[in-house]
Amino acid sequence: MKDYVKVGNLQVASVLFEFVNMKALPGTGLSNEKFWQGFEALIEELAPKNKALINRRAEIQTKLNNWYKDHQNNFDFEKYIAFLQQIGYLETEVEDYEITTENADDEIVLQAGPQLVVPVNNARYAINAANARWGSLYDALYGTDAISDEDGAKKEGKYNPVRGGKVIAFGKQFLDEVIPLKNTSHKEVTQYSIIGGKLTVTLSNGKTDYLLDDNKLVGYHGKIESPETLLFQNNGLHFEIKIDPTHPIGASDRAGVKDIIMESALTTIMDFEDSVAAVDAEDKVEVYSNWLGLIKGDLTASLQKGGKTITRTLHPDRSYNSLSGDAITLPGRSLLFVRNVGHLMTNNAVLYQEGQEIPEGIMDGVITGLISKHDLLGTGQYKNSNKGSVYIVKPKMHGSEEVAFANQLFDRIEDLLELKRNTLKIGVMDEERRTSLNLKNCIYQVKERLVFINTGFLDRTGDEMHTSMEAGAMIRKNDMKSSTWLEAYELSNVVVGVGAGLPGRAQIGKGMWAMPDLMADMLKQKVGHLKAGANTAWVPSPTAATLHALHYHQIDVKDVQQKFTNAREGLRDSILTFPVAKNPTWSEEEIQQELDNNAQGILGYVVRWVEQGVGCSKVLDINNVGLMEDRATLRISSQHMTNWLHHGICTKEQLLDTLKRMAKVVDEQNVGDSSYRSMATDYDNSVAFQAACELVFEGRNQPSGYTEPILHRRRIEAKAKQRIEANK
Ligand SMILES: CC(=O)SCCNC(=O)CCNC(=O)[C@H](O)C(C)(C)COP(=O)(O)OP(=O)(O)OC[C@H]1O[C@@H](n2cnc3c(N)ncnc32)[C@H](O)[C@@H]1OP(=O)(O)O
Ligand SMILES: O=CC(=O)O
Ligand SMILES: [Mg+2]
Repeated sequence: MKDYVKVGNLQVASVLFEFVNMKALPGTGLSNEKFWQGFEALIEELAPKNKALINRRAEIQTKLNNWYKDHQNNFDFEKYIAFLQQIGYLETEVEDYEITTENADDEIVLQAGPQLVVPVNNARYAINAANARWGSLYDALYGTDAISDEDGAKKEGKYNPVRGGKVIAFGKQFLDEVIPLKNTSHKEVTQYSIIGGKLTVTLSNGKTDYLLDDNKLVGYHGKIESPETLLFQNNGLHFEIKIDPTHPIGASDRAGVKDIIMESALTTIMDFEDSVAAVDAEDKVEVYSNWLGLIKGDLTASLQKGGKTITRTLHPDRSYNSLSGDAITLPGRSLLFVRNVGHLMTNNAVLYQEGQEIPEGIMDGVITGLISKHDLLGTGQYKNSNKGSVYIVKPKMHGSEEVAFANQLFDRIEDLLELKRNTLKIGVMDEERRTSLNLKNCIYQVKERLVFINTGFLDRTGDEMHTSMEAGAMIRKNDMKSSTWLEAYELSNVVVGVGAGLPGRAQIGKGMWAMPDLMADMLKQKVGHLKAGANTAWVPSPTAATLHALHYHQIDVKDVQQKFTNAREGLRDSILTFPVAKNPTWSEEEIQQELDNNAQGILGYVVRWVEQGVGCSKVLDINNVGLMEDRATLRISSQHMTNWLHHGICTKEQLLDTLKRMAKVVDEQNVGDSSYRSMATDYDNSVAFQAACELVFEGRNQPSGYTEPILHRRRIEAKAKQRIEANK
């Protein structure tokens, strides 16, 4: 039983009550009494509306299920459209308009670059992410498969000079592409100097050369004739050449270059949602505390590096001299967003009206907003927003009525926290089918506070499967990536975003690179996001941010976005083309492969979520590729298995056998983890194994196919079980 404090008609878990009163509220100018009274009024007004929206989702899904069942043998696309319009799934579109968001930071409105996402509960990673505004290109190349192992270039020993040579050659090639010299290559440079306000390079043949575009050099650090740092800007993104002939790498370079430091994660999303396992008041306080520490600038993490304990802290801003001798300061940290949870879940951290749990999304909005007020008042060590805005990403909204609700919630939070209207900015995840189809209406509802739309294609794929569960057996998971609906959805998102005036006011973002170790592939493929009109795209790690930043130097997204017209011909119908396999001819082997892969991913992720509270993991697929797994990828895998079972592609026994067999594989993969709890030793009593089974066998009954209801319940169960065991 939780320890609660009665505050008005609310019951607030003591741990949260104390955190809010002692840590979050002091310094915000708000009294405890007024805050809790206002919070209660907000809950009384909005919780019932929230509930009604969730009920509406269920009603719509039931109607869809019935329609698909009734039209198995006489499907007619025109009738399908008419039906979707009649049930309000397809909305009547608003007239053309443009968003009017004001006071968004430069990272959003002027610059284009990578967006990093990080589970906020992991302080070590979260601080690292905030600091990932700048990253070493040489480290990112040396440490990943972006540089191949061929020709003696393996990562061997302390430093392999052959590999190092390849890294340096890559770096020089980058310089030749983005800051070319007039007559020669950066490979020929023996010294960089600034003479008469211009970069002047000395070459190996003793001659001098200059930049083709002198304006790309914007600052330096150190002596002007032999700078330690040269600061450049290209397509609005910065990078530094670091020069130090006494450094082991600098010594091996004729110009003494020891590194190229890239401006990398312009923005970072501190995630409270799909990469986090926060199921009760204690967990919620942990995530809120980290957000407070990030906003106040005092979050630290101790870690072991090279046999030493180090304390990780937030980086300060960076200073340079401009070419005219003035001081220049650039941000040392990423501009931080928070991703709140969506409208679905409730949490027992606060109870209202006879012990009902309050909607977790409302709680997140109020408390992350409250904490962010410290940034607006400047009570912390650093500033996050220079424009006085707070950035909240809202996931998993279905259609414009839910976006309108988020807008109303933000209005109420602003009133409660005494913030100017539209201080709270919103990032809308375009990751549910009803939102993709009605995106123009969705954006309209938040047109004064919108700072991004982003194609969360992972959740979107899960929603695609669940929505059309009754329509038939889904195509294989990997084939989804090139399916008609997905390509149309990605294109439509950009076209609608450009049409609604986002360029210059808000980001048009694309989804996560979910293969954190495949950086060579990312370098080849993720440039496609820019070519498709996105001015930001998600990366899973700081290293990926540094490498993805290269793409924004290759392509100026502003030019790409200008080429988009408002033509949406055929896109709606393509989005509505559900990915059902017509007359599938999969062999038994292919079916089993698909099941094995999904089962391994589900189990590998769920076991750490449920037993250890780890919300995001790198889990091997059956080809031994480490994949980023979170609740959205779990939604896909579990819904896929559910769908194949429902349509008789496999049997229940086969699924259970598969899950049991793959549990052994996952157990084996985790032998090195002393806190790991095996599943295969006792399937019936493994909470994780049972959770995985439930996700698959009860998948059709899960709201929108979401995994959070089962994960939360099972995590609470596992925690209780572990407490009992610990007390024995
Ligand atoms: C569909 C969606 O919603 S996507 C959004 C949700 N997903 C995410 O947020 C993914 C975030 N990424 C991660 O959590 C991690 O990168 C994982 C779980 C995928 C892989 O983690 P690991 O297996 O620990 O990665 P790996 O061992 O390769 O790297 C660890 C190092 O990279 C750093 N790192 C890895 N990911 C991140 C990150 N997202 N932010 C900051 N640092 C990170 C760690 O701090 C660590 O460095 P350190 O030792 O100096 O502290
Ligand atoms: O949140 C991101 C997604 O792809 O889902
Ligand atoms: Mg998502």
